[in-house]
Amino acid sequence: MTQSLSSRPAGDAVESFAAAKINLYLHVTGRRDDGYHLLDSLVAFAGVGDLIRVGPSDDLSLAIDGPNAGSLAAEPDNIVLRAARALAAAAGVPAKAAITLTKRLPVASGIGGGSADGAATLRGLCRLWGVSPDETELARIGLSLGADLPVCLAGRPMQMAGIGEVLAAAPNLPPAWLVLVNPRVGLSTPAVFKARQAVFSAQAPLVGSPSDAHALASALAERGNDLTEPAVRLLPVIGDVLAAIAGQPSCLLARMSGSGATCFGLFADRTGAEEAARQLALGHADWWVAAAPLVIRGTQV
Ligand SMILES: C[C@](O)(CO)[C@H](O)COP(=O)(O)OP(=O)(O)OC[C@H]1O[C@@H](n2ccc(N)nc2=O)[C@H](O)[C@@H]1O
Ligand SMILES: Nc1ncnc2c1ncn2[C@@H]1O[C@H](COP(=O)(O)OP(=O)(O)OP(=O)(O)O)[C@@H](O)[C@H]1O
Repeated sequence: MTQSLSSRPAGDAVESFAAAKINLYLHVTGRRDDGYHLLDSLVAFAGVGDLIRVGPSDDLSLAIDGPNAGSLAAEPDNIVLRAARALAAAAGVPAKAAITLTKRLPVASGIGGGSADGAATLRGLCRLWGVSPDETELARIGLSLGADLPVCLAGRPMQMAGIGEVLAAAPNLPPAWLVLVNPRVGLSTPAVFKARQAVFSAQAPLVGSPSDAHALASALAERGNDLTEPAVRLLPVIGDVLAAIAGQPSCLLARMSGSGATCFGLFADRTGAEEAARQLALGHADWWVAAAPLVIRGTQV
Protein backbone atom coordinates (compact mmCIF):
# COMPACT_ATOMS: atom_id res chain seq x y z
CA MET A 1 0.00 0.00 0.00
CA THR A 2 1.21 3.52 -0.76
CA GLN A 3 1.56 5.26 2.57
CA SER A 4 2.28 8.83 3.43
CA LEU A 5 1.42 11.20 6.22
CA SER A 6 -2.01 12.69 5.65
CA SER A 7 -2.47 16.45 5.97
CA ARG A 8 -3.99 15.87 9.40
CA PRO A 9 -1.67 14.56 12.15
CA ALA A 10 -2.42 10.99 13.30
CA GLY A 11 -3.92 10.66 16.75
CA ASP A 12 -6.91 13.02 16.85
CA ALA A 13 -10.38 11.49 17.30
CA VAL A 14 -12.33 11.46 14.03
CA GLU A 15 -16.09 11.32 13.35
CA SER A 16 -17.46 9.98 10.04
CA PHE A 17 -21.06 9.88 8.82
CA ALA A 18 -22.27 6.54 7.43
CA ALA A 19 -25.15 7.49 5.13
CA ALA A 20 -27.93 5.06 4.14
CA LYS A 21 -27.33 3.70 0.63
CA ILE A 22 -30.30 3.82 -1.71
CA ASN A 23 -30.55 1.77 -4.91
CA LEU A 24 -32.72 4.15 -6.97
CA TYR A 25 -33.03 1.29 -9.45
CA LEU A 26 -31.41 -2.13 -9.39
CA HIS A 27 -31.20 -4.55 -12.29
CA VAL A 28 -29.64 -7.99 -12.04
CA THR A 29 -27.84 -8.49 -15.36
CA GLY A 30 -26.03 -11.80 -14.89
CA ARG A 31 -24.41 -14.25 -12.53
CA ARG A 32 -20.72 -15.05 -12.07
CA ASP A 33 -19.43 -18.60 -11.74
CA ASP A 34 -18.81 -17.98 -8.01
CA GLY A 35 -22.52 -17.24 -7.49
CA TYR A 36 -22.23 -13.45 -7.14
CA HIS A 37 -24.64 -11.50 -9.34
CA LEU A 38 -23.79 -8.81 -11.85
CA LEU A 39 -25.74 -5.62 -11.26
CA ASP A 40 -26.67 -2.37 -12.93
CA SER A 41 -27.76 0.10 -10.27
CA LEU A 42 -28.05 3.83 -9.81
CA VAL A 43 -26.92 4.28 -6.22
CA ALA A 44 -27.44 7.40 -4.15
CA PHE A 45 -27.41 8.22 -0.46
CA ALA A 46 -29.86 9.68 2.04
CA GLY A 47 -29.15 12.30 4.68
CA VAL A 48 -29.84 9.80 7.46
CA GLY A 49 -27.31 7.30 8.71
CA ASP A 50 -25.06 5.89 11.39
CA LEU A 51 -22.12 7.66 12.99
CA ILE A 52 -18.64 6.25 13.44
CA ARG A 53 -16.18 7.78 15.90
CA VAL A 54 -12.60 6.54 16.08
CA GLY A 55 -10.09 7.59 18.71
CA PRO A 56 -6.65 6.57 19.95
CA SER A 57 -6.37 3.47 22.14
CA ASP A 58 -3.93 0.76 23.20
CA ASP A 59 -6.11 -1.94 21.69
CA LEU A 60 -9.06 -2.39 19.30
CA SER A 61 -12.54 -1.97 20.75
CA LEU A 62 -16.08 -1.32 19.56
CA ALA A 63 -18.94 0.18 21.57
CA ILE A 64 -22.41 0.46 20.02
CA ASP A 65 -25.06 2.97 21.03
CA GLY A 66 -28.04 4.60 19.28
CA PRO A 67 -31.68 3.63 18.75
CA ASN A 68 -30.91 0.45 16.76
CA ALA A 69 -27.93 -0.66 18.90
CA GLY A 70 -29.99 -3.55 20.26
CA SER A 71 -30.07 -5.28 16.85
CA LEU A 72 -26.32 -5.70 16.78
CA ALA A 73 -23.66 -7.16 19.06
CA ALA A 74 -20.11 -5.73 19.11
CA GLU A 75 -18.84 -9.13 18.04
CA PRO A 76 -15.50 -9.69 16.30
CA ASP A 77 -17.29 -10.20 12.97
CA ASN A 78 -18.90 -6.77 13.12
CA ILE A 79 -17.97 -5.17 9.82
CA VAL A 80 -16.50 -2.20 11.71
CA LEU A 81 -13.90 -4.41 13.40
CA ARG A 82 -13.29 -6.38 10.20
CA ALA A 83 -12.65 -3.10 8.38
CA ALA A 84 -10.20 -1.95 11.07
CA ARG A 85 -8.26 -5.22 10.95
CA ALA A 86 -8.19 -5.25 7.13
CA LEU A 87 -6.87 -1.67 6.92
CA ALA A 88 -4.25 -2.27 9.62
CA ALA A 89 -3.01 -5.40 7.83
CA ALA A 90 -2.83 -3.64 4.46
CA ALA A 91 -1.11 -0.55 5.89
CA GLY A 92 1.24 -2.50 8.15
CA VAL A 93 0.16 -0.62 11.28
CA PRO A 94 -1.16 -2.03 14.59
CA ALA A 95 -4.97 -2.33 14.73
CA LYS A 96 -5.44 -0.02 17.70
CA ALA A 97 -8.47 2.24 18.02
CA ALA A 98 -11.44 2.88 20.28
CA ILE A 99 -14.42 2.86 17.92
CA THR A 100 -17.97 3.91 18.70
CA LEU A 101 -20.85 3.13 16.34
CA THR A 102 -24.08 5.05 16.77
CA LYS A 103 -26.56 2.70 15.07
CA ARG A 104 -29.56 4.54 13.69
CA LEU A 105 -30.24 2.47 10.55
CA PRO A 106 -32.14 -0.81 10.79
CA VAL A 107 -29.87 -3.85 10.39
CA ALA A 108 -30.03 -6.22 7.38
CA SER A 109 -32.41 -3.90 5.60
CA GLY A 110 -31.15 -3.19 2.07
CA ILE A 111 -29.77 0.27 2.79
CA GLY A 112 -26.22 -0.91 3.33
CA GLY A 113 -25.94 0.02 6.99
CA GLY A 114 -23.08 -2.41 7.56
CA SER A 115 -21.36 -1.35 4.33
CA ALA A 116 -21.70 2.34 5.20
CA ASP A 117 -20.28 1.67 8.68
CA GLY A 118 -17.38 -0.25 7.15
CA ALA A 119 -16.63 2.55 4.68
CA ALA A 120 -16.86 5.24 7.38
CA THR A 121 -14.52 3.18 9.59
CA LEU A 122 -11.94 2.91 6.80
CA ARG A 123 -12.11 6.67 6.15
CA GLY A 124 -11.92 7.53 9.86
CA LEU A 125 -9.04 5.18 10.58
CA CYS A 126 -7.01 6.45 7.61
CA ARG A 127 -7.10 9.84 9.31
CA LEU A 128 -6.56 8.53 12.85
CA TRP A 129 -3.60 6.38 11.81
CA GLY A 130 -2.21 8.90 9.34
CA VAL A 131 -2.23 6.46 6.42
CA SER A 132 -3.19 7.40 2.87
CA PRO A 133 -3.87 4.37 0.69
CA ASP A 134 -4.80 5.35 -2.83
CA GLU A 135 -8.49 5.11 -3.71
CA THR A 136 -8.05 1.92 -5.75
CA GLU A 137 -6.37 0.17 -2.83
CA LEU A 138 -9.04 1.40 -0.41
CA ALA A 139 -11.80 0.15 -2.74
CA ARG A 140 -10.02 -3.22 -2.96
CA ILE A 141 -9.95 -3.48 0.84
CA GLY A 142 -13.61 -2.41 0.89
CA LEU A 143 -14.67 -5.02 -1.68
CA SER A 144 -13.02 -7.75 0.44
CA LEU A 145 -15.53 -6.78 3.17
CA GLY A 146 -18.68 -6.54 1.01
CA ALA A 147 -19.96 -5.74 -2.48
CA ASP A 148 -21.54 -2.46 -1.34
CA LEU A 149 -18.37 -1.13 0.33
CA PRO A 150 -16.81 0.48 -2.78
CA VAL A 151 -19.90 2.59 -3.51
CA CYS A 152 -20.19 3.56 0.17
CA LEU A 153 -16.53 4.64 0.08
CA ALA A 154 -17.35 6.82 -2.94
CA GLY A 155 -20.17 8.34 -0.87
CA ARG A 156 -21.83 10.16 -3.75
CA PRO A 157 -24.32 9.12 -6.45
CA MET A 158 -22.75 6.46 -8.65
CA GLN A 159 -23.67 4.17 -11.49
CA MET A 160 -22.73 0.74 -10.14
CA ALA A 161 -21.92 -2.41 -12.15
CA GLY A 162 -19.99 -5.66 -11.80
CA ILE A 163 -20.85 -7.11 -8.40
CA GLY A 164 -20.51 -3.58 -6.99
CA GLU A 165 -16.88 -2.80 -7.77
CA VAL A 166 -17.33 -1.13 -11.18
CA LEU A 167 -18.27 2.48 -10.47
CA ALA A 168 -18.86 5.34 -12.87
CA ALA A 169 -20.10 8.89 -12.35
CA ALA A 170 -23.88 9.05 -12.09
CA PRO A 171 -25.94 11.59 -14.01
CA ASN A 172 -26.41 14.78 -11.97
CA LEU A 173 -29.39 14.26 -9.69
CA PRO A 174 -31.89 17.03 -8.88
CA PRO A 175 -32.79 18.13 -5.34
CA ALA A 176 -35.33 15.69 -3.91
CA TRP A 177 -36.47 14.14 -0.62
CA LEU A 178 -36.84 10.54 0.44
CA VAL A 179 -38.97 8.76 2.99
CA LEU A 180 -37.43 5.46 4.10
CA VAL A 181 -39.65 2.81 5.63
CA ASN A 182 -38.60 -0.51 7.15
CA PRO A 183 -41.06 -2.97 8.74
CA ARG A 184 -38.40 -3.83 11.35
CA VAL A 185 -37.91 -7.32 10.01
CA GLY A 186 -34.41 -8.21 8.80
CA LEU A 187 -34.02 -9.84 5.39
CA SER A 188 -30.92 -11.80 4.38
CA THR A 189 -29.29 -10.57 1.15
CA PRO A 190 -28.09 -14.06 0.04
CA ALA A 191 -31.60 -15.47 0.65
CA VAL A 192 -33.15 -12.85 -1.65
CA PHE A 193 -30.61 -13.42 -4.44
CA LYS A 194 -31.19 -17.17 -4.08
CA ALA A 195 -34.99 -16.79 -4.34
CA ARG A 196 -34.70 -14.74 -7.56
CA GLN A 197 -36.20 -16.67 -10.49
CA ALA A 198 -36.63 -14.16 -13.30
CA VAL A 199 -34.39 -13.87 -16.36
CA PHE A 200 -31.64 -11.27 -16.36
CA SER A 201 -32.38 -7.61 -17.17
CA ALA A 202 -30.78 -5.99 -20.18
CA GLN A 203 -31.87 -2.36 -20.01
CA ALA A 204 -29.40 0.45 -20.69
CA PRO A 205 -28.30 2.55 -17.68
CA LEU A 206 -29.86 5.95 -17.17
CA VAL A 207 -28.44 8.68 -19.41
CA GLY A 208 -28.98 12.41 -19.12
CA SER A 209 -29.58 14.41 -15.99
CA PRO A 210 -33.21 14.72 -14.83
CA SER A 211 -34.10 18.40 -14.43
CA ASP A 212 -36.18 17.96 -11.28
CA ALA A 213 -37.62 15.36 -8.94
CA HIS A 214 -40.59 14.73 -11.26
CA ALA A 215 -38.25 14.00 -14.20
CA LEU A 216 -36.15 11.73 -11.95
CA ALA A 217 -39.29 9.82 -10.92
CA SER A 218 -40.30 9.38 -14.60
CA ALA A 219 -36.83 8.10 -15.54
CA LEU A 220 -36.78 5.71 -12.57
CA ALA A 221 -40.32 4.49 -13.34
CA GLU A 222 -38.96 3.00 -16.60
CA ARG A 223 -36.64 0.87 -14.48
CA GLY A 224 -37.19 -1.17 -11.33
CA ASN A 225 -35.67 -3.28 -8.61
CA ASP A 226 -35.31 -6.87 -9.81
CA LEU A 227 -35.01 -8.12 -6.23
CA THR A 228 -38.49 -6.88 -5.25
CA GLU A 229 -40.40 -9.95 -6.41
CA PRO A 230 -38.29 -12.50 -4.46
CA ALA A 231 -38.09 -10.18 -1.44
CA VAL A 232 -41.90 -9.78 -1.32
CA ARG A 233 -42.28 -13.55 -1.71
CA LEU A 234 -40.01 -14.08 1.31
CA LEU A 235 -41.48 -11.18 3.31
CA PRO A 236 -44.99 -10.20 2.12
CA VAL A 237 -45.14 -7.17 4.46
CA ILE A 238 -42.84 -5.43 1.95
CA GLY A 239 -45.88 -5.24 -0.35
CA ASP A 240 -47.77 -3.41 2.42
CA VAL A 241 -44.87 -1.02 2.93
CA LEU A 242 -44.73 -0.20 -0.80
CA ALA A 243 -48.50 0.35 -0.96
CA ALA A 244 -48.47 2.58 2.13
CA ILE A 245 -45.68 4.75 0.68
CA ALA A 246 -47.29 4.94 -2.76
CA GLY A 247 -50.56 5.99 -1.10
CA GLN A 248 -49.05 9.19 0.29
CA PRO A 249 -50.45 12.20 -1.65
CA SER A 250 -47.18 13.77 -2.79
CA CYS A 251 -45.21 10.56 -3.38
CA LEU A 252 -43.68 10.52 -6.88
CA LEU A 253 -42.36 6.92 -6.80
CA ALA A 254 -42.27 4.06 -4.28
CA ARG A 255 -39.59 1.37 -4.55
CA MET A 256 -37.59 -1.15 -2.53
CA SER A 257 -33.86 -0.51 -1.98
CA GLY A 258 -31.23 -3.25 -2.43
CA SER A 259 -32.38 -6.65 -1.24
CA GLY A 260 -34.98 -5.08 1.09
CA ALA A 261 -36.87 -4.85 3.24
CA THR A 262 -36.43 -1.05 3.37
CA CYS A 263 -38.47 0.82 0.75
CA PHE A 264 -38.28 4.47 -0.19
CA GLY A 265 -40.66 7.08 -1.47
CA LEU A 266 -39.35 9.89 -3.70
CA PHE A 267 -40.71 13.37 -2.99
CA ALA A 268 -40.17 16.76 -4.61
CA ASP A 269 -39.73 18.66 -1.35
CA ARG A 270 -39.19 18.48 2.37
CA THR A 271 -42.76 19.42 3.34
CA GLY A 272 -44.28 16.58 1.34
CA ALA A 273 -41.73 14.07 2.63
CA GLU A 274 -42.08 15.05 6.27
CA GLU A 275 -45.88 14.97 6.12
CA ALA A 276 -45.78 11.52 4.47
CA ALA A 277 -43.33 10.28 7.12
CA ARG A 278 -45.62 11.59 9.86
CA GLN A 279 -48.66 9.81 8.38
CA LEU A 280 -46.73 6.56 7.82
CA ALA A 281 -45.41 6.56 11.38
CA LEU A 282 -48.87 7.33 12.77
CA GLY A 283 -50.45 4.48 10.85
CA HIS A 284 -47.69 1.95 11.61
CA ALA A 285 -46.14 2.47 15.03
CA ASP A 286 -44.04 -0.68 14.61
CA TRP A 287 -42.31 0.49 11.39
CA TRP A 288 -39.06 2.48 11.18
CA VAL A 289 -39.75 5.67 9.21
CA ALA A 290 -37.31 8.47 8.31
CA ALA A 291 -37.57 11.50 6.02
CA ALA A 292 -34.25 12.75 4.64
CA PRO A 293 -32.89 14.66 1.65
CA LEU A 294 -31.44 12.79 -1.31
CA VAL A 295 -27.70 13.46 -1.07
CA ILE A 296 -26.81 14.79 -4.51
CA ARG A 297 -23.15 15.60 -3.84
CA GLY A 298 -20.94 13.96 -1.17
CA THR A 299 -22.00 12.40 2.12
CA GLN A 300 -18.98 13.67 4.10
CA VAL A 301 -19.15 17.28 5.21
C1 LIG B 1 -28.06 -5.99 -3.21
C2 LIG B 1 -27.12 -4.84 -2.88
O1 LIG B 1 -27.52 -4.23 -1.66
C3 LIG B 1 -27.22 -3.76 -3.97
O2 LIG B 1 -26.53 -2.58 -3.63
C4 LIG B 1 -25.69 -5.31 -2.74
O3 LIG B 1 -25.26 -5.92 -3.92
C5 LIG B 1 -25.44 -6.22 -1.56
O4 LIG B 1 -24.14 -5.96 -1.12
P1 LIG B 1 -23.59 -6.53 0.26
O5 LIG B 1 -24.66 -6.61 1.28
O6 LIG B 1 -22.35 -5.74 0.56
O7 LIG B 1 -23.25 -8.00 -0.18
P2 LIG B 1 -22.10 -8.99 0.33
O8 LIG B 1 -22.04 -8.92 1.81
O9 LIG B 1 -20.85 -8.78 -0.47
O10 LIG B 1 -22.73 -10.36 -0.14
C6 LIG B 1 -23.73 -11.05 0.55
C7 LIG B 1 -24.29 -12.12 -0.36
O11 LIG B 1 -25.20 -11.52 -1.30
C8 LIG B 1 -25.08 -12.13 -2.57
N1 LIG B 1 -24.64 -11.13 -3.55
C9 LIG B 1 -24.18 -9.91 -3.15
C10 LIG B 1 -23.80 -8.96 -4.08
C11 LIG B 1 -23.88 -9.32 -5.46
N2 LIG B 1 -23.53 -8.44 -6.40
N3 LIG B 1 -24.33 -10.53 -5.83
C12 LIG B 1 -24.73 -11.44 -4.89
O12 LIG B 1 -25.15 -12.54 -5.25
C13 LIG B 1 -24.10 -13.28 -2.40
O13 LIG B 1 -24.86 -14.43 -2.07
C14 LIG B 1 -23.29 -12.86 -1.20
O14 LIG B 1 -22.74 -13.96 -0.51
N1 LIG C 1 -22.01 -2.52 11.65
C1 LIG C 1 -22.96 -3.31 11.15
N2 LIG C 1 -24.16 -2.79 10.82
C2 LIG C 1 -25.14 -3.59 10.30
N3 LIG C 1 -25.00 -4.90 10.12
C3 LIG C 1 -23.82 -5.47 10.42
C4 LIG C 1 -22.76 -4.70 10.96
N4 LIG C 1 -21.73 -5.53 11.17
C5 LIG C 1 -22.12 -6.75 10.80
N5 LIG C 1 -23.37 -6.75 10.36
C6 LIG C 1 -24.12 -7.92 9.85
O1 LIG C 1 -24.25 -7.75 8.43
C7 LIG C 1 -25.52 -8.21 7.97
C8 LIG C 1 -26.04 -7.25 6.89
O2 LIG C 1 -26.36 -6.02 7.52
P1 LIG C 1 -26.60 -4.66 6.71
O3 LIG C 1 -27.38 -3.79 7.62
O4 LIG C 1 -25.35 -4.15 6.13
O5 LIG C 1 -27.52 -5.23 5.55
P2 LIG C 1 -28.16 -4.56 4.31
O6 LIG C 1 -28.68 -3.20 4.70
O7 LIG C 1 -29.13 -5.53 3.74
O8 LIG C 1 -26.95 -4.36 3.34
P3 LIG C 1 -26.97 -4.27 1.75
O9 LIG C 1 -27.96 -3.23 1.34
O10 LIG C 1 -25.54 -3.87 1.49
O11 LIG C 1 -27.33 -5.66 1.29
C9 LIG C 1 -26.42 -8.28 9.19
O12 LIG C 1 -26.96 -9.57 9.27
C10 LIG C 1 -25.55 -7.97 10.39
O13 LIG C 1 -25.62 -8.96 11.40
